[in-house]
Amino acid sequence: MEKIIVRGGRQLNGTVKVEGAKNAVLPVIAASIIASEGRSVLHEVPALADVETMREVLRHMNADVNIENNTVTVDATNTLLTEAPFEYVRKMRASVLVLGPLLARYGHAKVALPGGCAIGSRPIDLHLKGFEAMGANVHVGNGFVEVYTNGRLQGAKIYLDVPSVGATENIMMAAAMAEGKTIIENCAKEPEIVDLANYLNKMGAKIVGAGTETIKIEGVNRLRGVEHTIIPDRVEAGTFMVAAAITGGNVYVQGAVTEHLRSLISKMEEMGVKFQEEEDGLRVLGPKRLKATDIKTLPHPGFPTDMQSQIMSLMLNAHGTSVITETVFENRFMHVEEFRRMNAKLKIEGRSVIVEGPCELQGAEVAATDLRAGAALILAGLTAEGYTRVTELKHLDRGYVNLAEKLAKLGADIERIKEDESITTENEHQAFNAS
Ligand SMILES: CC(=O)N[C@H]1[C@@H](OP(=O)(O)OP(=O)(O)OC[C@H]2O[C@@H](n3ccc(=O)[nH]c3=O)[C@H](O)[C@@H]2O)O[C@H](CO)[C@@H](O)[C@@H]1O
Ligand SMILES: C=C(OP(=O)(O)O)C(=O)O
Repeated sequence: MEKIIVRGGRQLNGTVKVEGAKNAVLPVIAASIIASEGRSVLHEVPALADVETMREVLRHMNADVNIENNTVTVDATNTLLTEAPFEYVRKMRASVLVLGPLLARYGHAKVALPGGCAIGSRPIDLHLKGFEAMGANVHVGNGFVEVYTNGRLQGAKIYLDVPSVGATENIMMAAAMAEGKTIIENCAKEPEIVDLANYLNKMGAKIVGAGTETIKIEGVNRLRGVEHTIIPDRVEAGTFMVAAAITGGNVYVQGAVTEHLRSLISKMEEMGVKFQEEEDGLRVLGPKRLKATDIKTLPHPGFPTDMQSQIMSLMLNAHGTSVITETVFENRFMHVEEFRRMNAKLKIEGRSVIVEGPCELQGAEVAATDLRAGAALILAGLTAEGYTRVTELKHLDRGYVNLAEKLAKLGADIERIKEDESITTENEHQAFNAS
C-alpha cells in the first residue's frame, strides 16, 4: 500500500501547470463512441486512473483506444458491444455515460447499476427519465439497467428536477442523433457541459445553449470522429489555489480559467487571499492571516461541491467561525472525522459543518475517503505540526496526476512512498532529515 507523507510548515512558491479536466475528458471519451466514421484525437488528456478505466470500458466494447502521452485516439468504427459490466462501473460511476452514446448509435445499451458511493446515494433516475421521454424503454433488473428503442430516439422536451451534470450529458449525447428537436430545461451549466457540447458540435451535432439552463439539440443522422482539446481542470486548479493560500505562498496556477473559478475566487478573496490574472493563468497570493467565511455548495456557477473539502482545510486555518453547507450531495462529510484526527475543531449540524478556527493541526495517519477528501487532507497536512500520513491513495489517483510531486516542486515537504519503505514514524523522520 502506498501513502503520502507531508510535514507541515513550508510556504509554497513557483508555478504549477493545470492538467486537462477529469470531468470533461470522461464524457468526451464516452461520446467518442457515437462516431461510426473517423477517429477522434483528444489532446490534454490527464493520466488518471479514471481515464484508464474509461479506456477499459471502451476496449471491452470493441473500440480501439490508444493513449500516448496526453493524447488519446479513439477509433469506434468497429461494430461495438453495447454493454458495460459491473467491474468497470464499480471502479468509476462515470461509466454510465456510455448509455447515451450507445442508445443514440445502436438503440440499445446495458450498463451495471452504479449504486451509492462515499459521497451519497447518487441515483441515475433523471438520466433514465430523459431516455424514456425520447421514447426509449428502460428495464432495471439483476443489477443492470437496460435501455432500448425500436427505431430512432425521438426528440423531446425534458425538464430535469435537479440540474444533474451526468443526466445533462447523457441526454445531450443521446439527443444528438435523435429524430427532431430535444430541449433540456433546468440542465447543468458546468464548463464541462460546454466542452462536451463543443466536441459533439465539431463531430457534426447541432447543439445550442450549453452553459445556460436550456440546451436545444437538433438531431442529426451521423457523427464523425474529430480532434479536440480538453479544457483545464478547474478542481485541480482550485486545489493548488488553496495550497498557495493555506501556506501564505505565491503560486502561479498556469492554465487556471478565471471564468470557471469565479465562486471559488470570490470566497477565497473574502478570506483574504489575493489574485492576479496573468496571461494564461492566475497568480495566488496567500495572506498572513486568513479570515473565516460561510460557503454553500451549489450547481455551477455556485460554489462547487468538488472543492468543499479543500476549502474546509482553508477554513481550519482561518480566524473565526466558518460554516460550510453541502447541498449537492447528502453525505459528503466523511473527511470531517479524518480532520478531527488532526485536532481540527469541527461540528456537523445537519448538512452544515461549523469550523472553529484557527485550529492547531497536528499530523496524524488519515485515510482519503474520496478523491477530494484525499487532496484536502494533504492540504491540511501542509500546515499541521509534524507528519501527516495519507492512505487510500486509490481515490486520489482517480482525479489527480502526481499531486505530491507537484506540491514538492512548489516547496512542500512531501513524498509518496510504498508502505514497506517506511514502517515507523522514526523512519519517516530519518528519511526527511536525510533529504
Ligand atoms: C464525472 C463527473 O463529472 N462527476 C461530477 C458530476 O457527477 P454527477 O454527474 O454524478 O453529479 P450530478 O450532477 O448528476 O449529481 C448532482 C445531484 O443530483 C442527484 N441526481 C443526479 C442524477 C440523477 O439521475 N438523480 C439525482 O437525484 C445526485 O444524487 C446529486 O445529489 O457532477 C458532480 C456535481 O457537480 C460532481 O461532484 C462530480 O465530480
Ligand atoms: C465526485 C467526483 O467525481 P465522480 O463523479 O467521478 O465520483 C469528483 O471529481 O470530485
